[in-house]
Amino acid sequence: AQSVPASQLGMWTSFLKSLASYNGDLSSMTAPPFILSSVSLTEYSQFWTEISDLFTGPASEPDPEKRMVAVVKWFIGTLRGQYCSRSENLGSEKKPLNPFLGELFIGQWSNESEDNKTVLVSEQVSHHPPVTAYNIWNDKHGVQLQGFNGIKSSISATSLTITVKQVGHAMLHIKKFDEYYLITLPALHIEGLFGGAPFVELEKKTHIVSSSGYVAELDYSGRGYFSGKKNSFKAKIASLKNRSAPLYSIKGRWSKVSHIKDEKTGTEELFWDAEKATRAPLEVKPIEQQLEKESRKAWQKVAEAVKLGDYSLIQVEKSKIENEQRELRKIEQENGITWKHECFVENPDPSVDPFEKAYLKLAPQIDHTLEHIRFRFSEEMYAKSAYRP
Ligand SMILES: CCC(=O)OC[C@H](C)CC[C@H]1O[C@H]2C[C@H]3[C@@H]4CC=C5C[C@@H](O)CC[C@]5(C)[C@H]4CC[C@]3(C)[C@H]2[C@@H]1C
Repeated sequence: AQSVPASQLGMWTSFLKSLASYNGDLSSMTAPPFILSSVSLTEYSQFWTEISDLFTGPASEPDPEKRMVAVVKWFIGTLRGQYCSRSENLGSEKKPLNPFLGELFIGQWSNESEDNKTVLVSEQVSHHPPVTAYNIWNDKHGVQLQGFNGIKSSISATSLTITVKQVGHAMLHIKKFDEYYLITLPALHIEGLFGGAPFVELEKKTHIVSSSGYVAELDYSGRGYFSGKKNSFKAKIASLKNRSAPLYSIKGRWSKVSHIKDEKTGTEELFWDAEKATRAPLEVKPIEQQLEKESRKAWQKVAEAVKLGDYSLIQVEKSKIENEQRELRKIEQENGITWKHECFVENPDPSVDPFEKAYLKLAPQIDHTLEHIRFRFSEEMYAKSAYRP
């Protein structure tokens, strides 16, 4: 569907031409206003836990095998929000604001009760290359998800498709069972650029491996693959002791309906219906109560300009932030000041950090090449910081 506003058609075609001489850094490309989002990439961490019941549910499942199935369901349940919400709500995928170093995004889901809140802290821990770290926890159910992600992207000028490899991983901890789950991130490509209505399709494989001895392999495909429908996937859940004999197989579409088959009994039933799920909106403080490094406060003027579609105002307000940031980096460099993160430790010590220790044990089980730079959330740093939901 041609969704390029007539007034910006010239900008879109010259933008598409610029893709041919692409330098590998999506964030550095100037795209026409209609494709810009007023939302910073730090906000995308919220897509992991918008469906609270799925996120906290596994903690109430006493059987480890069923708990693994519940964790796989939670993960599948995150995908529609992660990868389709802009297309569904705004008509196409959009280009998010590129967070500055140290940008923070804080929010919570109160889940309609005082003692059952889920808190989210997201920090841009690197600007070159862009890396967002996040920690999302619910004390009542004793579940904590932390991770970090960046992207490596390339463009095939012939098919005008942007291919994105995600760097980083997520780690889920279920306190009651002292169980850890390592979750790797899907590769994706952006289709539909030519028609001005780009959308995300997932590809290749990801894994979830648990310290309780189970592994899930998820295989994504889009149109023209095994099912020919968009957002298709297949998954197998097995015990690490016998990976060639899956306990469960799941297949369908992660943005719609999928079914699970119990390989022991042969029974098949509905696994997840993504369109029936309600994704709760994150509660974020009003901008006047936010600190200056919080995303919506920092980007307020740019976000307003994006909503106006006023290209020159967007550039003016954006370059104010970018110049200020360049100035800060220069001063730090001249004074030999190393950047201090607010809530995350870079390259944590596995002998003191349980998430890092669990990661090093789990990664080899799924041939996950260890990222050379890793970030972990620090309770002490958060306790000392001024940032609260
Ligand atoms: C600069 C090129 C340009 O503007 O092209 C316009 C198109 C919108 C394509 C480029 C942008 O597409 C966006 C999609 C973004 C990903 C969406 C979801 C996630 C999951 C989340 O958990 C982590 C971040 C991630 C991977 C987003 C990363 C940034 C992406 C690829 C945006 C592209 C700049």
